[in-house]
Amino acid sequence: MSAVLASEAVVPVAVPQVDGTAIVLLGTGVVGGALLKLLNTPAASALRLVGVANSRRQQTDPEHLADRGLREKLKTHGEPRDDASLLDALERSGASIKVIIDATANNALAARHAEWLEQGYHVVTANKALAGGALAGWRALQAAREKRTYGDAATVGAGLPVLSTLRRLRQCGDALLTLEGVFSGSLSYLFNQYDGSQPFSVLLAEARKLGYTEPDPRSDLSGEDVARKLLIIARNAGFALGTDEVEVESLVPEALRGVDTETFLARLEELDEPLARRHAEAKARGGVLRFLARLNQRGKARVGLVEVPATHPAARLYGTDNQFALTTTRYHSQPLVIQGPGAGPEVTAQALLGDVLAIG
Ligand SMILES: NC(=O)C1=CN([C@@H]2O[C@H](COP(=O)(O)OP(=O)(O)OC[C@H]3O[C@@H](n4cnc5c(N)ncnc54)[C@H](O)[C@@H]3O)[C@@H](O)[C@H]2O)C=CC1
Ligand SMILES: N[C@@H](CC=O)C(=O)O
Repeated sequence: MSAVLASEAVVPVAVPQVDGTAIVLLGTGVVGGALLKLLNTPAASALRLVGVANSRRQQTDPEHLADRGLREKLKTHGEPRDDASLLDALERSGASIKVIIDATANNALAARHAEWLEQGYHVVTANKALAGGALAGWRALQAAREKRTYGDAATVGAGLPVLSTLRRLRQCGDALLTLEGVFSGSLSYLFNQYDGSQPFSVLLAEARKLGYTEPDPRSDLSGEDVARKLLIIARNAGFALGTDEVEVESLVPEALRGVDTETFLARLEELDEPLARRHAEAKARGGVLRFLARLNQRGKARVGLVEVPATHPAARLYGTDNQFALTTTRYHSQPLVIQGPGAGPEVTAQALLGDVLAIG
């Protein structure tokens, strides 16, 4: 069973309140590890890290965990994962601003975001499972975020200014009409490079090593991660879409859908033949393959692999570039386009740090 924060176990303690920000970090993987590095830079000098956890261990210190080797140390040392003591460390810090940072892909933790906001904690997240999950969870989140800040920049475009732009447009009375683009950094990296000269599975292993994919790359290849981002954007734009309202094309062969992650990673070559065939067919017609997300004016949403001409804007992306083309009532004849790297440890960690620093 995965460890989660059990709020009911927190005993209020009388601690003198001090101005400042205390944080706990959940997840010390690709993104959490990069954030730990950023926390040791001058930009984060005002923040006090009072708790850090991976799925199995944690360390707490209500004063400040200043150790630089925390990520490595947690692999072998630390208290067993005890939910209550992380929140307790935040309470005992006495800080006026208390922030929980979720750098995991854990569904049970995401399910707690609304509850933490209700309890007075700010939440900053790279984890998309709540905002991009079931509509009921999204609605609970909207009610709770009136109480405290929900920093979600990292959930879309790895921190590209998509959600902030959308909110600003809405504040001005503008409305999203349609949305189109490439919302996955890993799939962008894969299809920008894939020319049939080396197997798709080799590129996928590379993307995973570089920290672009989800912990289980099937979350990317299945379209699930892209669908979540589409839902997050659409919902933030006022389209109350349910998960079942997005048509999703999966690139994961049927035989690899039910196996465990380790088995999937050992059988990556099974992806190669179907994608080589689709690539060759597209090439013969002068097109290229891109994994696109689309939302039309009637609220119809689809994510999947599309053959586009070489002149299409999505055909001219590089590296992990994401591209978000927003057509709104005021950006009507030409869409507002936001483009840039959409995955990777440093940019994502920076998005988390930026959201924390913006609180207050
Ligand atoms: N890698 C990227 O470029 C981006 C990732 N994200 C999101 O960031 C999140 C993390 O991704 P990665 O760092 O790549 O994954 P990862 O697999 O490298 O790290 C996940 C971490 O979460 C920890 N964890 C799992 N369950 C936990 C629990 N119950 N309590 C505490 N820790 C727990 C794991 O031990 C691990 O340290 C995901 O939600 C992903 O969608 C968002 C934008 C970009
Ligand atoms: N795996 C994701 C990482 C960012 O959310 C992607 O490839 O875009």
